Amino acid sequence: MADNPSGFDPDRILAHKFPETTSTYTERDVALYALGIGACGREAVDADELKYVYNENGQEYIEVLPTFAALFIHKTMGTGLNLPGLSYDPKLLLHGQQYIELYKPLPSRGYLDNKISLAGLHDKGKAAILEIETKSYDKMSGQLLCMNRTTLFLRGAGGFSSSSHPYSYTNYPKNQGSAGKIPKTQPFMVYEDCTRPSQALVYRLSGDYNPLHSDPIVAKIAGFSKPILHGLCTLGFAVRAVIKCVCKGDSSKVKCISGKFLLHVYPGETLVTEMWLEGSRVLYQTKVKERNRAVLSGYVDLHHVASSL
Ligand SMILES: CCCCCCC[C@@H](O)CC(=O)SCCNC(=O)CCNC(=O)[C@H](O)C(C)(C)COP(=O)(O)OP(=O)(O)OC[C@H]1O[C@@H](n2cnc3c(N)ncnc32)[C@H](O)[C@@H]1OP(=O)(O)O
Repeated sequence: MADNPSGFDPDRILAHKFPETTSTYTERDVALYALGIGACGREAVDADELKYVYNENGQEYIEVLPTFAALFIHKTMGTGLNLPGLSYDPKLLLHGQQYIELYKPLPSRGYLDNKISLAGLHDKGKAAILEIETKSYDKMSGQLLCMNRTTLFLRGAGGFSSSSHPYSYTNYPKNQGSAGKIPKTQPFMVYEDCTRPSQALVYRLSGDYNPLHSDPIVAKIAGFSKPILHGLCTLGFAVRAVIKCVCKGDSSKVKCISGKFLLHVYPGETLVTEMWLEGSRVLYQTKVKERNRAVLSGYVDLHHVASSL
């Protein structure tokens, strides 16, 4: 491998200790997030989804979508990565994968302690892959609520290995979060949903202000014809489809979520999520209808599956 002239130093990156952080959210954040991922987008009073934005007894009783947990990294790190030894162009960063484990239903308002660590670092030649793990605890009870692993694909930042063997570090079980193979059989369920042209502009208000999703010039520099949708917004649409079709609207059934972003989505495109049931695991694949391209695939593990399915 070539010497790394960019100053990218994997040892310094791995040695970095992230400070513990606290973060808060309110019912307003929960409702805004739900709208940002298209809840009630088809029908304002959708019986399965109105509960994420409204409760007749007061906002404190609204429910929290499980993918809301993926936002906690923004509450603690913003949208930038400022690690000693890490050199990359933020305009070329893409969200590669997301893995979420949920241990308790999330309350409608939260005061959290977050412990952040580096879970992986890989040299893919044309890109570096960084995996960041966030464990979020309820500040009052000390209970662990959820764990997130955010995989970032840093285009142009690879080639930092000092030996001929590409650098690869992982500190979690290999099969955890790896995308399952999508079956060749007909899907068990299919759900179609339209994103709005303004989807990313609404979604960003949940904390990811990366200009890739709002600024046409930044999007062009990043290689796209116009601003693209946040990966976590697409994931939110997909998991909402699983909750609606397989969980019959009961989001508390969701235990674990894994998603790999295969291709960008433009706001305004139609998302078609196909689902296959394998025991208590739902394998899914989301396609953009207008381009007939798969943009996301992964799985959702459920606590149990309704016997009527
Ligand atoms: C703290 C701050 C937190 C902030 C986080 C928030 C950031 C957000 O604002 C940013 C976003 O939401 S970006 C939008 C969502 N993401 C996307 O649209 C990316 C879609 N995916 C792609 O374009 C390509 O898969 C692409 C480009 C990712 C890869 O495609 P290729 O370049 O063609 O790569 P390929 O040749 O197929 O593979 C090279 C090696 O990389 C691995 N890989 C591929 N796709 C990956 C992915 N999505 N995630 C992780 N790893 C991936 C491959 O396995 C391959 O490795 P190997 O050679 O070892 O098999």
